[in-house]
Amino acid sequence: MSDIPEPIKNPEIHSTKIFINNEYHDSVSGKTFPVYNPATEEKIADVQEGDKADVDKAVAAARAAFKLGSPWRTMDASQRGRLMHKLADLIERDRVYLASLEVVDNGKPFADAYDADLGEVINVIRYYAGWCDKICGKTIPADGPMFCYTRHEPVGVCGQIIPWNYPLSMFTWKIGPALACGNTIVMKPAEQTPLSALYMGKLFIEAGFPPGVMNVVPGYGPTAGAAIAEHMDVDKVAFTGSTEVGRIVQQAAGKSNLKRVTLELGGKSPVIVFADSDIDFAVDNCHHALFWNMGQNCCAGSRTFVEESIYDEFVKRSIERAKNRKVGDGFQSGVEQGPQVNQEQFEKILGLIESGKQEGAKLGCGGNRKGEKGYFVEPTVFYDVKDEMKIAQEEIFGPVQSIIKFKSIEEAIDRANNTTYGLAAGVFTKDIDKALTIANSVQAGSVWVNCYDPGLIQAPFGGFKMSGNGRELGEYALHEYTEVKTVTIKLPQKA
Ligand SMILES: NC(=O)c1ccc[n+]([C@@H]2O[C@H](COP(=O)([O-])OP(=O)(O)OC[C@H]3O[C@@H](n4cnc5c(N)ncnc54)[C@H](O)[C@@H]3O)[C@@H](O)[C@H]2O)c1
Ligand SMILES: O=CC(=O)C[C@H](O)[C@H](O)CO
Repeated sequence: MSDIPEPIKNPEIHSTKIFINNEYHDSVSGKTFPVYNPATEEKIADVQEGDKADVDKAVAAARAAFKLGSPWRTMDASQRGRLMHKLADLIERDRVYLASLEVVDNGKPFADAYDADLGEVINVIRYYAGWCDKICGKTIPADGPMFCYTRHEPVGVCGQIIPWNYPLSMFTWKIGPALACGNTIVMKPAEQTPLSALYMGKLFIEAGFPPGVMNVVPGYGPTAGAAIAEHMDVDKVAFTGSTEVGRIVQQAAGKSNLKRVTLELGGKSPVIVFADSDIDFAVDNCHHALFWNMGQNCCAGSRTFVEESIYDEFVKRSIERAKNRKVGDGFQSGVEQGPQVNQEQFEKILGLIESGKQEGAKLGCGGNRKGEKGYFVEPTVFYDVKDEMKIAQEEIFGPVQSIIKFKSIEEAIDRANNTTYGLAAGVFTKDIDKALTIANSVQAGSVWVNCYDPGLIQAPFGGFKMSGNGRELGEYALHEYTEVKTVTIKLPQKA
């Protein structure tokens, strides 16, 4: 972890209004909604509540910015890259402020926000800045006297709906490829954590992006989010969040204008630990795989399968590690785990913990609320977990590790795949044959061997099955933000 500076413990809230056409606006309805600090349960600010009328305004601005002949459409791709690099420079300048805002809004530890989240944010924008003038079509040796080539054109107005677990990371996973390909954007941040996204509007102006290229409409899912998903003048929607809502977004796209859809949804990712692995290394990595980001991670390693010969020792060491996990206010130095994002998530997690107890899983540690104020949950470890238990079936999205025993590699593969999800998987072993057998057999968009979720922005990320459609990050994300056009020109003769 790089040197971590002092946070800003009471960051000034600069932006609570709707960002459209490089200006901040009140909502059309005049309504606002409160945002809360999950560590204190205190209100931070009232934010303008966007709904359909505000989405319509934002879409109109994005459409105008995307019009043929506009400053954005006539800009050199290399200039788009320079603007994105300038944006990254400004985020670097304001890195302490933005990380502090994430702590207040989301609750995560400042060190994680500053180092991991903001580090990824800056790297993702610079990565896609580099792609701007390297997005090429092909010339095609077609039959007959024809000159045939393809163009990779921007899709157009892109709606982007993001969750609260990594507010600014998810913001940049979305805008990076969209801007690199020349699209314009209507972004709806999560109602739990809109503040950093709204501040980004200020940086877009400062960086020099033309009006209407980037628009941010805070608001609720069934109103503002739904307005984006069903909008007849939005060409694509990218969504990250629950599988349940992902289904709704896809249906809305189908019922409206068949807009392109990419979905990054939930998971119940297995981590498989063989007896030949280094047990301390595996315990520590499996702890991180689950407890990182308060367990609020789409690809959290939430089913830990351990070979029976090392099971008891693995459980013992995992419980010890969880008991030593430092829980507290995200601004407190050394804290590893902050609060869950809100009351709803907090109660969902405690409810699933109760189900684990009721269904006969053994509780190794934790299992309760921590303290009296704030949405803090004790780091919790269950063992002797059975596949049919709710804690082994449902996405908990909290600091609850479920450790499951297995006997053979065939059994581990079958049980790991026995889920409607398919986002990620991990395997710990020194045996290359076992590692590759697992990697090639598990139904998951990402497989990590002797590591877990290293956060590689150059590689694609996305899910099999009900964990989503499409890929984010890496070169693959560019395919989701371009339309391929084939142009064919008749020649006097073949040459
Ligand atoms: N894949 C992920 O990274 C991720 C992120 C957040 C939540 N989740 C899962 O989802 C569960 C519920 O969390 P949540 O309620 O915050 O997620 P959610 O899916 O309801 O919200 C995610 C985003 O979708 C928007 N949204 C909600 N309803 C919508 C609709 N009808 N149309 C368009 N947009 C809509 C929300 O405003 C938010 O911006 C969590 O407990 C977790 O299991 C997964
Ligand atoms: O919602 C998406 C995620 O939670 C993905 C995480 O950002 C993961 O850490 C990517 O490496």
